[in-house]
Amino acid sequence: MANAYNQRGGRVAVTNSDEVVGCVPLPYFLVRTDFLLSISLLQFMANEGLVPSPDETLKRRSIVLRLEKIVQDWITKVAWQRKRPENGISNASAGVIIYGSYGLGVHNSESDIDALCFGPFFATMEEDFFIGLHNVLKSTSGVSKIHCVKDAKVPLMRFIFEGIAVDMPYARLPENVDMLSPMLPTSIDETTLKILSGVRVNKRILQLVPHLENFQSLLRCVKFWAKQRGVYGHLFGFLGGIHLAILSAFICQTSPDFCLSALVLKFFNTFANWPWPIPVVLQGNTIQVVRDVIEKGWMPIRMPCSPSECCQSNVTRSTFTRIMNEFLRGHKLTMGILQPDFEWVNLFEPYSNMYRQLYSRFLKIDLLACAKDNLGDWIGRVKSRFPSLILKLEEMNVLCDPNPTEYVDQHSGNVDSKKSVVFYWGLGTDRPMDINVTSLEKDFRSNLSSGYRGMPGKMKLSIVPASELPNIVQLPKTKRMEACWRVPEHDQYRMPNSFTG
Ligand SMILES: Nc1ncnc2c1ncn2[C@@H]1O[C@H](COP(=O)(O)OP(=O)(O)OP(=O)(O)O)[C@@H](O)[C@H]1O
Ligand SMILES: [Mg+2]
Ligand SMILES: [Mg+2]
Repeated sequence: MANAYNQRGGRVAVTNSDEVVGCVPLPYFLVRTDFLLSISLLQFMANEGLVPSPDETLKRRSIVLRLEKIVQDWITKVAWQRKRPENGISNASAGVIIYGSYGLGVHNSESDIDALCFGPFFATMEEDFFIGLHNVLKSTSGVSKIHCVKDAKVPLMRFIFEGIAVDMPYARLPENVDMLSPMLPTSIDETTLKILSGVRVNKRILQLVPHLENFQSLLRCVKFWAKQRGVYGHLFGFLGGIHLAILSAFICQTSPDFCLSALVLKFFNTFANWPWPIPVVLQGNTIQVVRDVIEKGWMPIRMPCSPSECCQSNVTRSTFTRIMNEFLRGHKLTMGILQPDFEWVNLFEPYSNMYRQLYSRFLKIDLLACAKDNLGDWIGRVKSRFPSLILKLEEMNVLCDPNPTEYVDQHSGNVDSKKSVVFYWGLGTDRPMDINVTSLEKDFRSNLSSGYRGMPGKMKLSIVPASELPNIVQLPKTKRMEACWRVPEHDQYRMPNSFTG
């Protein structure tokens, strides 16, 4: 039984390595766990506020309808400005396609809306989208904090619309294009293909999963688990929504007749025993699994459409170890699913409850934005470079636990979380005092400033004992966000999309 991962990211004890890829067969009595357990899990998720209310659903729909109208009006104006022939103006069409967690139907009230804007070739990204549409949105009532993220793999506009964060990339498309076609890569350029990849992956996942509702419930459940256990967040080297979506789809495909509780059990069983770095590939993918293919990266997860690349990943030795130990914990707990004392709440116990007891020393990352940086660009910038800080520590032979929890130092008098944020990362080393923090900080600082055009703020690194960690206040369910602490994935606006950052 594989039951632990050591600090080097290697398995301590492994058997079952010759089993079918990624799965130890479940004992028969566990294959179809109780239907009632599935109901109690659904109830638990509803109680946690993971399922959006009808009002929230209506609000999102109305935002999308408003966006549709805005981009349609915009493209008509662009066609006119570009002196298109008269019928070209009336026929000019643009629209939005929803993808990401909202497109998969697994969002909650804290999720952003990922909305691809598509338009004809004559509407350019640089001028018409980033200037023209930007100005339109800026003057739209309900839209605030709009900014352009141009230098990303998927360039986009990011804004708040009626209180909900929106990520909007733009793609210029030929007319009547079939976005799912395997031939698409031959008919459009590479950048557009990257921009379309989110939409294509979502659509393919929805086609491939045998039972949509089970898939959605499983994904909601594992996203919540990953957030609670501190292993959600691509920028921190952990798993993002897309990774968990493909892992969940894989489980649903391999066990099409399982009920929800059995799927959860299978999820942990499978990925706690997965022979990484063999990639996880959905059945029906354009490229079939080749067992011996060793992909680059610690935890490769292949996207289910052509070109069949792996999802971009920041998983490192440190975070691989953390994720694997969480898979193993989940596996151990869910194996007891039929025990009378089994309770779902234990699976989701917040990791932050015991974080300070796990390490003797922490890397403290103090961030302070300058007064004029109202959009929180500086803090977003630093977070987008966290993967390089984790790697730098690893080069120094230090494994770390990059806890995504953000602390706002209430004693500093600055409780504006856009201006001042502190992170504490557990350090897995016996000799934390040997870490050369000055050189670490210098290297990280030069990484931060290279190519940054925004207003730089302050960044300070130090090593502190556990006693310096602020007390975490566990908030009541109805009031999750408060100035004293929070988990940044919920603050979608400020965090540059991991994929785009
Ligand atoms: N690392 C990545 N590799 C490939 N595609 C990615 C990656 N990160 C994001 N994307 C694409 O962008 C989409 C939106 O990403 P986003 O960060 O909003 O996460 P999400 O899955 O919507 O979850 P959340 O509910 O946290 O917003 C994803 O569904 C995916 O298609
Ligand atoms: Mg999203
Ligand atoms: Mg997003």
